[in-house]
Amino acid sequence: MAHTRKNILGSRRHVAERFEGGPAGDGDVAVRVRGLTKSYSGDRAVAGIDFEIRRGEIFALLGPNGAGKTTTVEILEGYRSRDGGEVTVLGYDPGTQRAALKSHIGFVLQSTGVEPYLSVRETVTMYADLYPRHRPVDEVIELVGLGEKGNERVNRLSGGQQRRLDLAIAFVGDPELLFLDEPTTGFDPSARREAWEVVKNLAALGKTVVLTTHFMDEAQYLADQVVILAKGRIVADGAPASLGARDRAMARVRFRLPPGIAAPEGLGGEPGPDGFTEIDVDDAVVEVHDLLHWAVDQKVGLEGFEVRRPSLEDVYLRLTGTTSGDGHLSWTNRPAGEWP
Ligand SMILES: Nc1ncnc2c1ncn2[C@@H]1O[C@H](COP(=O)(O)OP(=O)(O)OP(=O)(O)O)[C@@H](O)[C@H]1O
Repeated sequence: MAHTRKNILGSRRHVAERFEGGPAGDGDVAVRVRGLTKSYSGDRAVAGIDFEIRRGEIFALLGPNGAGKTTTVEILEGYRSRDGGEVTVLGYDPGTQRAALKSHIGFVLQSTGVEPYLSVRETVTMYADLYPRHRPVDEVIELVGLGEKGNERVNRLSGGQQRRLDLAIAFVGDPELLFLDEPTTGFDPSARREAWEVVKNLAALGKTVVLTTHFMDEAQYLADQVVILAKGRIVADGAPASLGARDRAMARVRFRLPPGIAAPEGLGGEPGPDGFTEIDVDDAVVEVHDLLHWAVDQKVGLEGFEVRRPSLEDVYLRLTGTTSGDGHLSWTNRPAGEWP
């Protein structure tokens, strides 16, 4: 992104727009995008994308740096103009009806006006008072997991707690739709888990959540729908469990035999340099049964034995043509459902 607002939950200027009355009608659909395009100085950042987000859904937008996520989200928020296509958010066109839309959405932007010497409760109350109707302050503080910190001064909160306060501020006006940009970047593992529960709590209240993230486990855990963007185009759209047809991919069986022991005939697959044998199988139940039967029969150990299908990360790396953290080239250009 992130020319304007990197890591909004980690940032310190909050915008929680007023929520007055029910949202405008567009049936069950919270966000509808058709043929959206946006260029900067002639370079296509978003090259004609279509997707829908249902009300009450947690939607995750994934993609490598420069894929067009921020551009897309800021068009939805009404902060950037689009070149072409149709966009409705809660029934409004963010390009022309931003003032009406903003009373229904919540998000957090860079650099806040939060006063460091106020307590958590005072801060949330201050923002709540901006709204004619708002959620009860203590309920919101509890919802974001700061129930024990109501009287704590903001400058005494940890980074993770401050981000939860950001979320409380964005949420106290009771928006229908929340935009969360990389909500757990910089969190330690337990703070991430806690933040995920907060997001789940919001969704349980029927709120629509639009999330951008670089973490596959986050998308896997939270999202009902994932869209993967690469170079301004959608390369996958669906539930995390079935994205890129990974639920229908061949299973990969992996194990290492003791030195000098050869795999049973007909199993296929040679051990790699690390001694592990990897075999892709259509019918994992039958193949694994045969292998285990042989191993037990022959009293042969299968070190590190595992059976797995492509993870969301495997699919992501394949579809975006990016490399994994160790610099290993992913299985680019291979058909969906197939291992590298
Ligand atoms: N204001 C701008 N002016 C010029 N080019 C821009 C502007 N904003 C984005 N771009 C370009 O548009 C493309 C998409 O950028 P965008 O910020 O939408 O990607 P992103 O997916 O959010 O990336 P990241 O994961 O790094 O935040 C990039 O090539 C970027 O350099």
